[in-house]
Amino acid sequence: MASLSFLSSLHHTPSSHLILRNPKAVKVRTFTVSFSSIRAQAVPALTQDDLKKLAADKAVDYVKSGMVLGLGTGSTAAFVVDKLGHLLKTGQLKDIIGIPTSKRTEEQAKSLNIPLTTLDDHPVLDLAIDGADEVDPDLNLVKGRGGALLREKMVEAASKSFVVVADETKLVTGLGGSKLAMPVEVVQFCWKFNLVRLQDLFKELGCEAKLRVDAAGKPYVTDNFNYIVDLYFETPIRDGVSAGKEIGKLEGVVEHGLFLDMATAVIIAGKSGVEVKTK
Ligand SMILES: O=C[C@H](O)[C@H](O)[C@H](O)COP(=O)(O)O
Repeated sequence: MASLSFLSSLHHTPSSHLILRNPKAVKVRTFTVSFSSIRAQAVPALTQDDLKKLAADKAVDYVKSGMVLGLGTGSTAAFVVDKLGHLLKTGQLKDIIGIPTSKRTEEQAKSLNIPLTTLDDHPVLDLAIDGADEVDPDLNLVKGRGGALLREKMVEAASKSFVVVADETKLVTGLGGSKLAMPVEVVQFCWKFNLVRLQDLFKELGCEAKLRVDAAGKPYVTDNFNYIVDLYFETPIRDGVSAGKEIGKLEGVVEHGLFLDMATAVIIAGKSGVEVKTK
């Protein structure tokens, strides 16, 4: 059983930093066995927000001065952005420039004086840090319950490393296994047509498709002026790659919330500690 400080020192070795930046290196280095399976000391009586913050704090260890950073969206990613703002303000980090994955995150980053840029100006990022709605044993994800999936996928796919921060409630044995939404962003035009097609696509998994609505019962509109169809599965998705391909073939579908083979590392905070999972 390793202590949090030991875990922290591991992350700060040059080799572990290298590994994080190069997923292929993770597979060839035996040292990652212990890196990925270390559990920290027990942390009693923590709330879910405490756990999210623990994961966020650990993820920020990977940020170095001068990086171009993807700034995620959601309650867990918000803790990361807060911490970055603090580290910049206190001079512990310098010359960071962020690419926000939503208007919400953009506002938060601006309020913390985090310098921002765009994918147009910085098409390659050093590191993106974001939350997730589901994490499977192979570090595949469901994302987008906060509606930011399109920008998140664009930013995170353009990043050399993608670190996910989550509490242990996000762990599933198969994607869709939480029985909560797997979001699909669709154009507004004839959204029902695509809702029916999406539901039909996963008929065998007992899929129910619903248009996402806001608190007033009106269709939820994304930052990109699209709608979201949420898919609810009775049975988890067996083959995420095929599912993603089939969804992607539907005209009028803009993006889906399956983030497959994208995460470099997943930091999971649970009641028994913080765990860093790498492939
Ligand atoms: O669209 C939202 C994002 O994908 C979030 O990262 C995801 O929903 C997780 O959010 P939270 O950290 O609030 O659970």
